[in-house]
Amino acid sequence: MRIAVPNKGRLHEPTLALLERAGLHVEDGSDRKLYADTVDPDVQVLFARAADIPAYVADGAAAVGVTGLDQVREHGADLPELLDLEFGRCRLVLAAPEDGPVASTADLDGGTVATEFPRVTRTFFRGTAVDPEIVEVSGATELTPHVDMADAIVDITSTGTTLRMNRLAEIEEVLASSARLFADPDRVGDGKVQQLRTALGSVLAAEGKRYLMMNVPGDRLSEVESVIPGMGGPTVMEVDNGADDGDAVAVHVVVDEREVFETITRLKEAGASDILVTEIERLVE
Ligand SMILES: Nc1ncnc2c1ncn2[C@@H]1O[C@H](COP(=O)(O)OP(=O)(O)OP(=O)(O)O)[C@@H](O)[C@H]1O
Ligand SMILES: O=P(O)(O)OC[C@H]1O[C@H](OP(=O)(O)OP(=O)(O)O)[C@H](O)[C@@H]1O
Ligand SMILES: [Mg+2]
Repeated sequence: MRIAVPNKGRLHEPTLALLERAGLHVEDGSDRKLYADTVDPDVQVLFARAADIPAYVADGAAAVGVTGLDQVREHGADLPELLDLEFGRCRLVLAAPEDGPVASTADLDGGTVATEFPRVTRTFFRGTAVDPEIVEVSGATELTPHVDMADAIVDITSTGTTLRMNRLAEIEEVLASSARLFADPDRVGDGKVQQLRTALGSVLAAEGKRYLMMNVPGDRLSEVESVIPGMGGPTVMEVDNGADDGDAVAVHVVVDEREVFETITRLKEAGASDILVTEIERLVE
């Protein structure tokens, strides 16, 4: 099975890091290589431009691919989405010069919009009452309104810094995007594809979770259980603690990292001791 992975840019490193954490180490994923093996002899990685990955997957050159939703929408293929990988979060927005005449989509009647995303932009305007001319550019889109090439742009923003630096103001959101795992429709049911989805999903599920382990005197167990916010019930195990408190138990539980601080205080009050907090590498649900 081949996985298409962005060869550079914003999505390259996070994708390799995710594969690594999922146990699918990529052998020498150096920038210049177009192709790499992984620790799994049945899985190879194909490095391609983020914008080209939908085509690789749609054409069957790769069974699955990681790229932004924006790129898949722009390509136009209806590729099944297996996972939202949650990195590469950004928005395609319609923006125009801050103090210029364009303050809403209505102001673009008979106007011009420059973008690297003509298909997404056309689809957006089909849902409005206006039909501006779309000019396709391949970069530096933010410059075009200042050199009379366009009245507005549709471009990627995340922190908003680039728009501000170019004195552009957002008018409307066109698409919210993030990196996704997409599949070739004909390969979606393959065992290997599903195995990859489970592996990557388990890394995402473990993110933001902590594993808590503690000792609890048997007679305080219900008190401790009542303050645990964990997913599912806790795991309770007998422990051999010597003769004097033979009814002590070990309690293990997965909690949301945001709840750890508060939970530890409450666990101690409820009688828990020797509380260990650890990260979780993967969580297969
Ligand atoms: N500022 C950003 N914040 C978060 N995600 C982003 C941002 N900019 C782009 N992305 C996401 O990363 C994808 C690839 O963009 P990136 O800028 O990394 O590639 P690129 O350098 O433009 O690619 P190429 O030069 O090969 O065309 C985008 O389609 C989008 O999904
Ligand atoms: O809202 P911001 O945080 O400023 O991010 C938005 C910018 O990020 C992307 O460019 P990138 O930095 O990837 O450079 P590129 O144009 O070389 O792709 C995008 O094309 C915007 O220009
Ligand atoms: Mg870019």
